[in-house]
Amino acid sequence: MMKLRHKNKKPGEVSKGHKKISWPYPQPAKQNGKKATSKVPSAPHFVHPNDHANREAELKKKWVEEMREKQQAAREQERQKRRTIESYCQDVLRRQEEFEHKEEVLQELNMFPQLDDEATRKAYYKEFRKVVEYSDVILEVLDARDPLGCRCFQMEEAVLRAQGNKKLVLVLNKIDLVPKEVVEKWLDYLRNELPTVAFKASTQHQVKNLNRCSVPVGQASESLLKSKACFGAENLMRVLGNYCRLGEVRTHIRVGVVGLPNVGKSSLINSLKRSRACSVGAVPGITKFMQEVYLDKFIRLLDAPGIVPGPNSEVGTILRNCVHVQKLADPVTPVETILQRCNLEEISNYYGVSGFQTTEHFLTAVAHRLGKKKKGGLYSQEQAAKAVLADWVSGKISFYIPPPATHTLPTHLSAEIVKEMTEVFDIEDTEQANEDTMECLATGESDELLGDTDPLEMEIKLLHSPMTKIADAIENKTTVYKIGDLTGYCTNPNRHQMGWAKRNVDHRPKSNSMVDVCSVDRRSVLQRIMETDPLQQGQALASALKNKKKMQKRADKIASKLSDSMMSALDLSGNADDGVGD
Ligand SMILES: Nc1nc2c(ncn2[C@@H]2O[C@H](COP(=O)(O)OP(=O)(O)OP(=O)(O)O)[C@@H](O)[C@H]2O)c(=O)[nH]1
Repeated sequence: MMKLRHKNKKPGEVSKGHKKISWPYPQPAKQNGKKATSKVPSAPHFVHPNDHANREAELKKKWVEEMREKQQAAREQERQKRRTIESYCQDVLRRQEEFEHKEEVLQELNMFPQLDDEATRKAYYKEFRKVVEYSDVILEVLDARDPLGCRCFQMEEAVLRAQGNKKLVLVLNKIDLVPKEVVEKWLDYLRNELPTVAFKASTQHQVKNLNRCSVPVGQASESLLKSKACFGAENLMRVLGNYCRLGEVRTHIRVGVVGLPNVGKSSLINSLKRSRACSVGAVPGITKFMQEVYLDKFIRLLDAPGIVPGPNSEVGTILRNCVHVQKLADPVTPVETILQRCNLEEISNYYGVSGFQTTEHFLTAVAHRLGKKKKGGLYSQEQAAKAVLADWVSGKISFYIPPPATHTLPTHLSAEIVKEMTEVFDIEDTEQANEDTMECLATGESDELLGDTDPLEMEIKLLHSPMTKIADAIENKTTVYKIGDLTGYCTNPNRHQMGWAKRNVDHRPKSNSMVDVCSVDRRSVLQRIMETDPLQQGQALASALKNKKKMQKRADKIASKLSDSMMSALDLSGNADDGVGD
């Protein structure tokens, strides 16, 4: 029944007991209780349903805004009622304090005009301050290609002035991009001021098991030097370990890693941690916030965003990769400086262009080579300049600055400070360690590598391994080989059966030769582990064991293949027995 009654209701009728809901916005006016009707009823007026909905939505929005304003006014009125003189004074004082603090920060920021974006500058500087505040030791990372250019004296001053007697250590990173003699000269120069450690961060892209080479740096072959493994980590750990052991009881320390953008701060942390704990990239400003990384029980590392001591537009700042290359308004001027500073022949060879007279000619030729065109098909000098700058900052164009002939102590460092830092970090120990690092880079003794190795290093390792010698012996038909007491020769070698990849380097014996095969000597690795910082021994041991297992697995695989080959070669199979029987 109800349904029926409802159905019969005319549109617009309101049932009893129900109030008609009306919008606060104006309804069509009624005339004498009747709805106003159009004066020309005969003319049909079609209103599109969308127009009606839009108008309703507009009116609704207006009403909501009005209501909000009314509410705000009411709240403000209420607040004014409650406000006393006392609270008013407190509010004024608080605001004044806030203002003074902001002024202070801005004044300090002017010392570090880092990025054009004021907010970013402020945020990065705040993070740097935090790192200095929380750290006991600060590692200032310098690019070995231009260490003085990367040094930030204001930053060092800020560290030395900070409360808590903070210690400073310089880390000469990217030593692989500079000749060994230049690195040595820089080490001598910088050691007159602060303890300095030579370093080459791992440039591997993997997440875990970053390679670390414990071989000294100075004797590394060209290929090993260009490998992606890290060098100098043990020296650095030793320096930090010395500081931990200063008192009777070993202390926990926080180590802040600071420096200009892109000098390799995050790469250094990752290399010490041996995993990708921090983001790394060839563009500046990858690190934006302070990040804490637990190295071991005693040492925590703090990664800081890079800060720049100079205006962004300066060519020097641009060439130090402190500014994002792609965002540069004028990339041509820095390229002009590059051409003045670098070996033109080398650059010409690298880009395959020659005979250029001006920077513009050079850039047009490079744009032509790289196919960098702008709208209209013209070659773009800007794009070519950005490509050259990108190569420059990533170290593809070789460049370095030798140290000044004479040394003068910077004003913020005194003889007492130098003496104190030297004693605290046991500088003699550090110097010895640096020499080791230099030797390690030069020797090419990659069998000293601990942990997982990359293909290049594995290649070098395999070249010297006894198993390789056997494989080579088998390949040479007349080679006599000896495994323990067993002596034999191979007449039917099948290298491909054994699954050995062909190597470029030919070091196979050309004549009959005897290859002595003894078990791989692991003594030196253990000895080395014993010599490392006790803090690192656990990690080094675990890494060595893992490596040993891997090598063992590989050796087993090779041995089983080898024994198969030998069985057939020496004819010790069933056929041979038959022969003997006959
Ligand atoms: N050849 C070489 N390249 C390195 C070395 N250390 C770092 N790099 C490279 O330098 C670039 C910058 O490294 P990052 O570790 O991101 O530098 P960062 O100082 O943390 O940079 P920001 O986060 O911008 O402050 C990366 O492309 C690294 O691969 C090194 O020892 N040798």
